[in-house]
Amino acid sequence: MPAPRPSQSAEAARAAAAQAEFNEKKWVWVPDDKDGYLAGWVVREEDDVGEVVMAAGGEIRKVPIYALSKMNPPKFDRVDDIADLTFLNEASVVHNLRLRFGSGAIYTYSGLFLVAINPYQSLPLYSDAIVHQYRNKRRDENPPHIFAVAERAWVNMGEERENQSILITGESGAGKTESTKKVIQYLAAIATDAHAPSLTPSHSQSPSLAGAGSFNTVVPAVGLPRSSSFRKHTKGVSVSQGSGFGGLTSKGRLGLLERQILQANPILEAFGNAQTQRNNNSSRFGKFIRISFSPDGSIAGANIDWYLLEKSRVVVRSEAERSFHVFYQLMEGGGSLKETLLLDGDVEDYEYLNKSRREVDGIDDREEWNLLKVKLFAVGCSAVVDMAVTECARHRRVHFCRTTRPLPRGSGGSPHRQHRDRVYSI
Ligand SMILES: Nc1ncnc2c1ncn2[C@@H]1O[C@H](COP(=O)(O)OP(=O)(O)OP(=O)(O)O)[C@@H](O)[C@H]1O
Repeated sequence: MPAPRPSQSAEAARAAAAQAEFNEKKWVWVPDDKDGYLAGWVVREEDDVGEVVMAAGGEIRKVPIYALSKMNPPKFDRVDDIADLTFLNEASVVHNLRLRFGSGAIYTYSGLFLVAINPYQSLPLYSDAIVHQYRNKRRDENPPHIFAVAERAWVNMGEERENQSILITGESGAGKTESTKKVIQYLAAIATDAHAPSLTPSHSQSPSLAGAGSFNTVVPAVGLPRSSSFRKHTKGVSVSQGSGFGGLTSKGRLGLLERQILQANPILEAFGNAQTQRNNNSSRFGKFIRISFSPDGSIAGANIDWYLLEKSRVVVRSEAERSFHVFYQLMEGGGSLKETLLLDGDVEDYEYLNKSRREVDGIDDREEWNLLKVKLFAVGCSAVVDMAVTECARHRRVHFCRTTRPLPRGSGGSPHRQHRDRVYSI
């Protein structure tokens, strides 16, 4: 066995010293109004009250024993999976998440779940290279990441022959929309890569096809060993959450359908998102996205359903918030469409808009309007964009499919399946 490098031995010595110091005392987490939990060690216990020396400053506090949480040894610091902690209590979980976040690790596993902490800044975690890093890898071969979750769904789809679902949940502003975008980004990237020989999963067993999600995404079975049943049926992965897609890492390789899926989100966001006190781009509706994959691994189609749109926002909301983005975008950049819709003046002239915040930091409504029109072109509203905008506002579904021939009426399936002509009703 090779001798350890100096840095390795220094690290080992530091770990040993930390462990020795830890062993000398009875370490606990003490609840603190300002910092959540603070480290300390118990020097005396009497009548269910512990006397604790605070590690920072040496102050002595008397705390009920039930309020103290056992601390994990330092070797558990920054552990990838919270479930590995010896003492699984709230204080230890928060400590671990805090340590990891401080070193740039926003993702942490908790058993089968992935915890994501919103960094509120752009981090270099979603490039093509990172997609590649997670492709065909087991969960334990890489640091925790949303891509690993998407990869797992893809692999399960193949191995279990079942549709897969990814549920993304959290309070407003937690990052659900962004996480959803990352899942779509990953699935779109590996789906379009599906024809590449390198995509054959190194760890697949006897696959089949799968897909599914609550943000429903149907994933293809490409590159996976297939059973006959797999060849016959398209399955998928779905993801459920509350919103959007972002840019793709490898736009140049994406097919039309993949791009349409990614570009649908800004459209939905224009009509269903608004600025709130917690989030400048808050999704005011839930979304169920289903992506279907063909046996060759390409995306066969996608379907987005929305639900629970906060319609009341149109007429009433806090004065510190706005109505849906599209109203402000239309008033800023609508041009001739405003005349068509018999609108004139600006936000100030409309009762439903002037009792709200007008502008949002970082959002240029005119520019967003122009982008919205581009996106509408991209998803196929190509004839008369302005009319399409009006149309989009009237309907409630987005449906894309690669098939260009409409299905015969009465051929079964939902009404949406009878309109498989590359578009969308939004
Ligand atoms: N992974 C991330 N990297 C960088 N910034 C992020 C990330 N996740 C979230 N953010 C930032 O936080 C903001 C709010 O996130 P997001 O809109 O995804 O929250 P949400 O949970 O969907 O909120 P709501 O329920 O109100 O729609 C984003 O606009 C973005 O600026």
